[in-house]
This record gives sequence, structure tokens and C-alpha cells, in this order.
Amino acid sequence: MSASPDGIIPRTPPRPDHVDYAGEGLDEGEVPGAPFGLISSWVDTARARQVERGDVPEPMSFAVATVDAQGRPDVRTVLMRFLDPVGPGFVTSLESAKSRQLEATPFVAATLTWPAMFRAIRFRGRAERIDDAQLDTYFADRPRGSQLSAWVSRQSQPVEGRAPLEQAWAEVEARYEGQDVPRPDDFGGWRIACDEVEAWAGRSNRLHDRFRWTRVADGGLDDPAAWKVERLQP
Ligand SMILES: Cc1cc2nc3c(=O)[nH]c(=O)nc-3n(C[C@H](O)[C@H](O)[C@H](O)COP(=O)(O)O)c2cc1C
Repeated sequence: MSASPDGIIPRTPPRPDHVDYAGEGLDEGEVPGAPFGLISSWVDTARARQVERGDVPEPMSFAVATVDAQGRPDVRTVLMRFLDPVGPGFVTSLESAKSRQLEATPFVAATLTWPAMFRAIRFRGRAERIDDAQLDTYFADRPRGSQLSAWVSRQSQPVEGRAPLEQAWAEVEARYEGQDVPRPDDFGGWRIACDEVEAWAGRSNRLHDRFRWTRVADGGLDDPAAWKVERLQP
């Protein structure tokens, strides 16, 4: 990319990088009183499309935002590994920066973005720890190499090069040879207990469709009595 003195990323004439978001959109008639059905259906469509057309890589990856002790936002991509009427969930180290931030300030936001489908879903809510039984089931099903890495990595801590990691991995591999790999204590997970969900559907001329569900009572993402839904301006 050539530099521009005003810092604006230049468009390539005749602007082939300008994409008109010619998505299917979202009309009031398709918007349920509670968001769970729409979330599930969009996730299923994204996964199926990746299998069929390959243009939605890592359809379950989502950006998860937390705040640190100074109130400064932090964001990173993780994989959505759980989805139920409480909200989406992910696994991570309980000693990672994100987990420490969530222990101190449990408010969290996340976004699933599928550019090829002109769709995104945003979640806001409180982070709750995923229970041990669910984590055990999840961990037991992971590829063995990933299980071993969970023992090796002190996630988010500095390390003096790659060699110590590979050496530690080899040691852990030898330790568990011929046995099941147990779940390390710091292998945990977080679920976003949602109080706000937004579905975004890109439309032509940037006149997009947006609907936001806001919690008005207790109840799951599948309970229409728990939500108010409004169309937002693009
Ligand atoms: C596509 C993708 C998927 C990822 N999935 C996970 C994940 O499921 N869990 C995780 O802890 N980190 C995952 N990561 C790494 C995180 O982005 C991040 O580097 C790590 O969790 C440390 O973040 P933290 O220091 O803010 O805690 C993934 C990264 C990418 C790019």
C-alpha cells in the first residue's frame, strides 16, 4: 500500500476494493421476539457456507472485548465453542490476560463477523465461568496435541523464545505417554450472559438493516418475554 500524506488508505482506481454490501438484508417479518433462533440459524448458515463455498473461514471466530484495571478496552479473537440460550461461550486459560480482566470486571462484548455474507452479530453482557463438567467434556474431545499444549502454555506471559515451549511440550508428551491427558486447572471458559444482542445485515448503498434485542426481564435468549427488539439506523 503506498503512503498517502493525509493517512487515508488510498482506493485503487477505479475502486475495485469498494464492495457494495448486497446482502439479503433483514426485514421486520423475519425478526423474532427473542434472538436465539436467528443467532443459531445465522451460525449454521455460516458454517455450512464455509463447507460448501470456503469463503467464510473460521466461521466461529469472534472478537471478544474486555476492559483492564484502568478501564482501557482490550480485544482478541477466540473461537465460539458453546452456544445456548444464556449466550455464546469460549475456552481459554484462566491465567490469561482476558480471564484476569474478566475476574476483575465481568462486563464483556463480542462480535461474530461474516463479511462474505454481509452479516454480523454483536453480544454484550456479563461473563460467567463455564462449569467444570462442560469443560471436562469439551477438553476430552480435543485433539491430543491441543490437550498437551494446554499444559505447556502460561497464556499471555512472556517467554524467552520458542525453544522453551517446544521443550516443555516434549516433556508433557512424554509424561502422558499411553495415558489420557487430564484437563489442566487453568483450562477454563467463559460464557457471555447476554443483556444485549444485535443482528447486522449489510445492504446496498450502506443502508444496512440492524436490529437490537435489549433485555427487559429475566429469561433466556429464546424467551420473547425477556426482550425488547428495535430496528436501529445503519
Ligand atoms: C482465529 C483465532 C482463534 C483463536 N481462538 C482462541 C481460543 O479459542 N481461545 C484462546 O484462548 N485464544 C484463542 N486465540 C488466541 C487469542 O486471540 C489471544 O492471542 C489469546 O487468547 C491471548 O489473549 P489475552 O492475552 O488477551 O488473554 C485465537 C486466535 C485466533 C486468531
